[in-house]
Amino acid sequence: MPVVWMLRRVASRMLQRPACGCQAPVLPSRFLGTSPQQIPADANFHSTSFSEADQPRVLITGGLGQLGVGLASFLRKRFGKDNVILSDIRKPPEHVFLSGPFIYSDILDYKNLREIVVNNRVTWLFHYSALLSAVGEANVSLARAVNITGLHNVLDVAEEHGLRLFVPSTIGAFGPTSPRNPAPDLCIQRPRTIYGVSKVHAELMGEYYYYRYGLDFRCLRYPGIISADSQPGGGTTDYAVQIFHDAVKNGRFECNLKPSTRLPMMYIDDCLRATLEVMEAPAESLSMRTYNVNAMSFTPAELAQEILKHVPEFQITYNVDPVRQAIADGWPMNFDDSNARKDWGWKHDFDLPELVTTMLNFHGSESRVAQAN
Ligand SMILES: NC(=O)C1=CN([C@@H]2O[C@H](COP(=O)(O)OP(=O)(O)OC[C@H]3O[C@@H](n4cnc5c(N)ncnc54)[C@H](O)[C@@H]3O)[C@@H](O)[C@H]2O)C=CC1
Ligand SMILES: CC(=O)[C@H](N)C(=O)O
Repeated sequence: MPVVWMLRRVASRMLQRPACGCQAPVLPSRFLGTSPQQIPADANFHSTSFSEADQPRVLITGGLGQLGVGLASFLRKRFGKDNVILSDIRKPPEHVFLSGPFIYSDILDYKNLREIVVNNRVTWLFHYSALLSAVGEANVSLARAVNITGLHNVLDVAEEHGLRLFVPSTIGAFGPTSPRNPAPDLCIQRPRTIYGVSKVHAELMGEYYYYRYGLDFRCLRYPGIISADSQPGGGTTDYAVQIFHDAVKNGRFECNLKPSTRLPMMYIDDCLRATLEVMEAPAESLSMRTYNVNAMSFTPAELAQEILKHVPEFQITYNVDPVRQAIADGWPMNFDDSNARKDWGWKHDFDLPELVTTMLNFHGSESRVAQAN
């Protein structure tokens, strides 16, 4: 263990805990953060109405990707605009910059991360920075740094400052030797992408910090997420987002996966709601710290069939990308999320028909606006 790292931890523990071994002073929870030891056993965040001062102070890392901007806007409705800080290493577009607090944060820079957490009195951290499956295979060393070293920084900051930490995992954390139809929460996980390996590592490290240090780590394994107003960042499930843009714009789409490739998927509204629900769930309702969540499961051919019901001239062709196809062939076809449904009441709203109607409506109205201008 590097000496500097050990000294940092010892110093931080001395600052946080009384040296005499006596009981920690009782302070309001906003001064203490919200780690499990500090939350009363009967705390119920569903029924709690927060006063302005007691709202969580939220930081989102990697917030300018497909999911982060939507998450910020969703959380700001719940906790107030100024209580949710979006961060990334990229420059935000103007509408994002003007919509609420934005800050530069490189998760590979531990000191920068700690400074942000301290200066902004952050209590909840949503760690979204990552390189996804396809871009990860194209740049393994960067994916290893961002997805593994970056995660270590986030875990340490979260533990040292008593944060509640959400880290998303993925269907990509499973591999060809996992049960694939459906994949349960607990089974063999031998992924063959750097993305998958780093996400299994994140699940295990987060759970280790939970058991070892009491870190309030919460993790959902997302399926492929489909969003209308944000672009995917280089994954294997990206086709299921792009198909809607192309169907409305050109009436045709070239798919990079085979027509029969079945994968679990979810509309972004369900994904963001699941994320907030698991973060607000009372600790005692969580029998695990890493849950599968699912909504639907379909193939490119089935998705095209559903789009055809609305866009009769739509045509799909196939030009298979061997890298993405090999990845998809090792991922679950379906996801067993019965534990999430049982423990904290997870229930999705969007199935395939609602997804297609919503996505086409969004893109249809966008293109009508563009034509009118
Ligand atoms: N979009 C999806 O379908 C799914 C996403 N997830 C997970 O959800 C999270 C968010 O996903 P997306 O928004 O789709 O990812 P994305 O690839 O669209 O965005 C990731 C963001 O991380 C940022 N980033 C890269 N290096 C960084 C660094 N050193 N410091 C700070 N930020 C850095 C990038 O600039 C980018 O904005 C990821 O952890 C991903 O693994 C999991 C399953 C499905
Ligand atoms: C399912 C994911 O994690 C992501 N969308 C990807 O395809 O890499």
